[in-house]
Parts: sequence; structure tokens; C-alpha cells
Amino acid sequence: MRIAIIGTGNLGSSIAKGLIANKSFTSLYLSDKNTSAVKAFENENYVTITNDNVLAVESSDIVIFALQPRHIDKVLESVSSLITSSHVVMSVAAGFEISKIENSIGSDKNIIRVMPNTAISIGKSMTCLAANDKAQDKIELAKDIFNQLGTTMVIPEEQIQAATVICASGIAFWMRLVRATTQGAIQLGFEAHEAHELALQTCYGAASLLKESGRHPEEEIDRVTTPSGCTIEGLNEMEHQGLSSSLIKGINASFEKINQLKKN
Ligand SMILES: NC(=O)C1=CN([C@@H]2O[C@H](COP(=O)(O)OP(=O)(O)OC[C@H]3O[C@@H](n4cnc5c(N)ncnc54)[C@H](O)[C@@H]3O)[C@@H](O)[C@H]2O)C=CC1
Ligand SMILES: O=C(O)[C@@H]1CCC=N1
Repeated sequence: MRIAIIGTGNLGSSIAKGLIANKSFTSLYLSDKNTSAVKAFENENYVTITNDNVLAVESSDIVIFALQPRHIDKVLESVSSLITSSHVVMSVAAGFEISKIENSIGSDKNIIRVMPNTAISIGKSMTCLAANDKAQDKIELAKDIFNQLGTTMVIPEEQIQAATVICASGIAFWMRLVRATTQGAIQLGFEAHEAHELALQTCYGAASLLKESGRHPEEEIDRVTTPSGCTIEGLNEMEHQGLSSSLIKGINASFEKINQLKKN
């Protein structure tokens, strides 16, 4: 597979890191105006770092556009004449619909919207995929690539905005929960580095329990909450203060915002 990533900022460089760790390409072009985020990969085999988007597109079969929504239109226009019906074009731009990409490069081209998160750099992304009509038979190829970098789910394009909030923004939401736990632990007397380790491993354990047991979170909660014990005391206080409610409201606020971005 000859792959190019156009835009190697936060997400583009994370995808590159994951692909390089898996060596899942025959060539990888990393193209950006500013290549500082991928400088560390310059000596990797079969990796070319460049400022030349045209060279990257011409040298690849799969082109991943990891640009901000305000830049992607111009870049697509600048390379549209080079994109053939055998290319597979992937875009991670949040709120940027397939129809807009089709307007730039044509609906006869293979287009797949990909919504990963930054855990892709360590092969643990939750990546959602949606393809245009032409690329329905390329979705397996996209799954093959992104399953090496975590887990994939194919969804209708209408759900990509919601998936962005839950999975891409979700990384930030979970980070804040981990951070808040460390702040609580420091207040209870742990050193900051100890608090961080305690919070992190407990969070990892909770996610692993759900993944490996297949049980519902409330079933796991029932196993921890001793009658009249400290866990239910804390949990109920958190709910009185609106823990679940504020999380759900935050998710809805993010969703409203991403839908506004889509209209711009
Ligand atoms: N950061 C995240 O966790 C996630 C981001 N996204 C989406 O991914 C996209 C990229 O986000 P980030 O990586 O955070 O942005 P970023 O700003 O870190 O990276 C974008 C890169 O594009 C480059 N660029 C701009 N114009 C260019 C041009 N003409 N030619 C070549 N390169 C050019 C910039 O120099 C920059 O390095 C956005 O559309 C965002 O909505 C999607 C999922 C998760
Ligand atoms: O915050 C944002 O708008 C982008 C999309 C999801 C993650 N980062």
C-alpha cells in the first residue's frame, strides 16, 4: 500500500506514528507546510517527508487528508486534477461532509470519511468510517488499515458528527476525568506522581474489566458498592452534584457545536 498523509499536525502525525509502528505500507509520504511534528520519522525506511502535496498524491494510492476544516477545501482543489478513480481519498476533517469533498474532486472518486482519535498513535484508536457510494467496496481496505491502529466501526455518514464527539473529543473528556481523580487523590494525601499512577491504572482497569467481561457498567458498580459503604456514599454524592448529567450535557454541547461547524 502506497499511503500519503497530507497535514501532519496532531492527528496526521499520530496516524503516521501508528502506521510506522506497524510498518503497514510500501511507501508513506508525509506532506505538510511545516513538517516539524514528523521530523522524528525522517530516517524511517520507505518514509518521505515533504512540503510538496502534489508529489505526495502522485506517489500514493491512498491519500489521507488530515487538515483543519478551514484548510481542506483549498488543498483538495489544488490536487483535484491528480486524483484518479483508483485513488482512495480519506478525510479526517471534523464536520467536513463527503458531499463537499465530492464537489472538489468528483463523486466518481473513492471517498471515505475517517474519524479516529489521538490514541491511534499507540494503536488504540476507536475509528469510525463512512464511505461514499463509489467507495463502498473500499471500506474493507479502510478497515484493514485502521484495525491495525485500534478498532473500527462502519457507520452511516449522518452519525459521523456524533461519533466525533464521543470518540475524538471523548479522549479529552476521559483525560479530564483522570485529571480530576488525581486532584482528589492529592487532596487525600498522595504525591502528584502517585495520584496520577493510581488514577491511571484504576481507569485502565475499569475499561479492561468492561472489555474483557462484556458486563454492563452497573453490574461492575454493584460488585464494588458494599451496603452502607464508602463507594455508594461517594457515588451518590457525585450524582447529586450532577456527574452523569454534566457529562451528558457536555456531550450534547459538543454535538451542537460540531453541527454549527458543519453549516459554515
Ligand atoms: N486532534 C484530534 O484529536 C482530532 C482531529 N480531527 C480532525 O483532524 C483534522 C486535523 O486536526 P489536527 O491534526 O488537530 O490539526 P493541526 O492543525 O494540528 O494539523 C493540521 C496540519 O495541516 C497543515 N497544513 C495546513 N495547510 C496545509 C497545506 N496547504 N498543505 C499541507 N499541510 C497543510 C498544518 O501545517 C498542520 O500541521 C481537523 O479537521 C480535525 O477536525 C479528527 C479527529 C480527532
Ligand atoms: O475539537 C475539535 O473540533 C476536533 C474534532 C474532534 C477533536 N478535535
